[in-house]
Amino acid sequence: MTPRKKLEGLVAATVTPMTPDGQINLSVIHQYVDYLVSEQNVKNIFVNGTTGEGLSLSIQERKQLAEEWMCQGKDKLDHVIIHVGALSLLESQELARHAAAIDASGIAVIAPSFFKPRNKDELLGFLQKVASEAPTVPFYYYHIPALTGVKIRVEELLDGIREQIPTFQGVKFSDTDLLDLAQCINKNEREQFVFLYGVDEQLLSALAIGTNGAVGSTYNYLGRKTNLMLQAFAKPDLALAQKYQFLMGEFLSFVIKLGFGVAQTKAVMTFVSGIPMGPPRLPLVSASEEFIAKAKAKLESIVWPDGD
Ligand SMILES: CC(=O)N[C@@H]([C@@H](O)[C@H](O)[C@H](O)CO)[C@@H](O)CC(=O)C(=O)O
Repeated sequence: MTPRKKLEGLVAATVTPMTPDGQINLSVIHQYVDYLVSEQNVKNIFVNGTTGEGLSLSIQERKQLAEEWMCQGKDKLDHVIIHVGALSLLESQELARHAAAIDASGIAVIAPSFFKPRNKDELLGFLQKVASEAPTVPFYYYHIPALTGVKIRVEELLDGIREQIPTFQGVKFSDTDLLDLAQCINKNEREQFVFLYGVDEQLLSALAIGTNGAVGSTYNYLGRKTNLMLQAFAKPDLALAQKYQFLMGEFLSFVIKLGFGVAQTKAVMTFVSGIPMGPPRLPLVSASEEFIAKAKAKLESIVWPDGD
């Protein structure tokens, strides 16, 4: 995947396709890549993260998925970021070495969330031990405090981080604390780091603060629309950008009220793309037929500014 251009724009947090009996389904990844590129205009992916149920997969499955995405994405995708975080440092290191061996364009690590780091130094200690196993691969910290319970501010973490992690490249910032994000971007004067926002329904606010792009689940099926929002923002046509954000928000607030998570994302992606994404893995359970019918009707009822 070399040479590497700077990561910016949209990154789809991929779901992990599964067969009806719950095995990973590598056979549809080829189709999935083509769909993202040609139908959604999205050429960056984030594999084995939250949406990909990374922490519910075995190490072997995570390696197989990473390999398949790399193989099918060759010459089609710009960036394949592999999430290698795990509760066990040794497993995380093993995944980091594997990602390096298959030439992934980046690795990301979530904070361990059973025994949690209590402060910046403990978190950095863990991240450093993983990053150093892949010494030529750009490293991203994956900040998602609502799921990990690790609330160490990113602004604090960034201080001197390159001295400990020379490959540190940026943050996947999946939090609503825009003050923390703003302080990070304000400190990033030389623009050596990238900040990718991860709360899709608030992306426009993060763009105004100066984020470089976004990683999220909705870019699997609303990537084309969100790209139009990014273009409107860059133009600048704020009214048009707001229109896109409001419409995405209308869909998301509707499904969030029904109960929305990874299982529902898999269902939405299945009916929008036509690619069978299969069920989630326990403890997640499949979206109900009622959810699917309502979500589909809602999405179809939205009239987008581009006339779709
Ligand atoms: C908690 C969660 O799943 N957040 C999603 C969002 O894309 C989220 O689905 C979206 O904003 C809708 O709420 C991403 O931040 C997760 C993500 O990028 C990942 O799968 O690693």
